[in-house]
Amino acid sequence: MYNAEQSSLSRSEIRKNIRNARRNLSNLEQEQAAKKININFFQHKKLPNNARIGLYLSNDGELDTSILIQSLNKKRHQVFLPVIHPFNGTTLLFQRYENNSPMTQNRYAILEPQLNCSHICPLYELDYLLMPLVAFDKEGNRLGMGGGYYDKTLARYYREQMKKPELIGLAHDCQQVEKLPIQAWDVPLQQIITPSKFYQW
Ligand SMILES: Nc1nc2c(c(=O)[nH]1)N(C=O)[C@@H](CNc1ccc(C(=O)N[C@@H](CCC(=O)O)C(=O)O)cc1)CN2
Ligand SMILES: Nc1ncnc2c1ncn2[C@@H]1O[C@H](COP(=O)(O)OP(=O)(O)OP(=O)(O)O)[C@@H](O)[C@H]1O
Repeated sequence: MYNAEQSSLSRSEIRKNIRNARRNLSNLEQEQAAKKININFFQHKKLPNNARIGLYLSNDGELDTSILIQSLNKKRHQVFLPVIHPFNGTTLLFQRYENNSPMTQNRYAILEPQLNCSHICPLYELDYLLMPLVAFDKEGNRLGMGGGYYDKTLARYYREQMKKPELIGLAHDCQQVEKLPIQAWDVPLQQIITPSKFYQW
């Protein structure tokens, strides 16, 4: 766990430190983490047939989701990836992703499916949303990349206490901190899966 005096660090300092830590993981560590998260996920989550799962394509040292995505596809579940909303530019849409989906780079050079409205799934029709994060704490609070995309996308979900999707964070173990300084709009996670642990609140 990150050791410095977390409570005295600002959100942006924590973001910088943990982004560095995860970028410094070796290729081998990333590969092993990707395999372990795949095993850990199916050990703890019993999915209904043809489940709909929001995921992400890894960037900036994030936990590599490629093996998990392949497994989900093989098991005939449906994977959806975030697309930055073309009009408001501040929230995310979730679009179906298959092996042959046409992709394009978003403004952060992260690959996302080329917008096709007929392949978009409304948030509340996803069964699970597996979210990227920069840091998480012992209470399930999440710190992201700082764009506020997930928080804004989930604001209504949180306000109206929707039952779906289940919010699950994916992270390396080194992304855990003691306590995050939280903001009013932060949507806490219900579960976090790391290569070695399963947390639930
Ligand atoms: N893999 C992945 N996809 C995702 C997210 C994510 O966290 N991870 N997002 C989660 O929200 C959204 C994109 N959010 C992002 C926000 C900031 C930066 C980023 O790299 N910022 C740079 C400065 C970029 C610039 O302005 O040119 C930086 O802080 O260094 C990247 C993605 C949607 N897709
Ligand atoms: N529900 C919301 N309504 C309005 N503004 C919001 C909301 N959620 C977040 N924001 C704005 O987004 C900005 C970034 O928020 P924050 O630092 O919490 O992002 P993050 O959780 O790290 O990023 P992300 O969710 O993209 O991974 C904040 O400055 C805040 O003003």
